[in-house]
Amino acid sequence: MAAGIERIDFHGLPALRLSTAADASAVLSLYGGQLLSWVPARGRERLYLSERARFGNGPVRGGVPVCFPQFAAQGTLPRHGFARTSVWTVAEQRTGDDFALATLRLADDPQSLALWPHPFTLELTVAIDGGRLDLELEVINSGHTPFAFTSALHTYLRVAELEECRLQGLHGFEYRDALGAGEGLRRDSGDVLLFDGPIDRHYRNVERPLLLRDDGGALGIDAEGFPDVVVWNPWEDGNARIDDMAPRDFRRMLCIEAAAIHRRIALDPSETWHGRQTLVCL
Ligand SMILES: O=P(O)(O)OC[C@H]1O[C@@H](O)[C@H](O)[C@@H](O)[C@@H]1O
Repeated sequence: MAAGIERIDFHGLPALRLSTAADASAVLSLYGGQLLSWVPARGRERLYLSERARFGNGPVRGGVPVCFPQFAAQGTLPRHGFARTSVWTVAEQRTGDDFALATLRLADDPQSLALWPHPFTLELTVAIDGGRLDLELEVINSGHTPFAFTSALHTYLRVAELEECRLQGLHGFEYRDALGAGEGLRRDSGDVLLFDGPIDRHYRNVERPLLLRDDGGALGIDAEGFPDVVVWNPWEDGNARIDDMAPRDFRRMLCIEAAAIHRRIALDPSETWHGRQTLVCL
């Protein structure tokens, strides 16, 4: 099969389907600039997408939402910012013998300026290549005054069974427990992170890569530019409060997010920032 990129309709959303000669594929929605599916060559679906997701009516539950210019409720903007509910445009698409790549773009408009008074350009580049996925976010300050932002690639990984998952690589790093009371920092002391209850940890200054093992094999998770890692799973009670997730779906998903949140990124006029997350099937 030849590599290709085609425009498709995905649950009513305009999207690009990327495919490579080796049969890796991905679906990238223009709504939210959100990757909604990634199937590596000879592999299975690696991203969780809720069967109860709402498409085009608020945030889409699953895939890789882009959080910008605000992470979660760390400010006065809508939760996780407005990029995940904005319509992006296609800036570039390219294929080669063994890869497919697409770049989506989002720029300020009257609605964004009403919420956040800063001209900006965002570019999200998604590239697939055999067993590898690269996501790169570029932020450009296209205005005349400085601005600062927080951001994350809020990656929802699909896992076979959450309690079989083992996450390595966070040992010794400090984190804020977003479920705990108070603002104190804790330090991860386990060799591996296991999942047997709700978790919402914001790790700081993590040197990667991380390694996630579950029944279905191992996934290497690397990043550049994003200093932080968010690990989130709502567990049973949290899941029950999320109306766009089926009741036991918390067992099928784990968010491991490349993030820049513990300190805001400041950009002067014309300055550019890049952050990248790479997933590799091992
Ligand atoms: O439901 P939302 O707005 O998509 O957020 C999902 C989760 O996103 C995570 O990044 C946060 O750490 C969690 O606290 C939050 O619940």
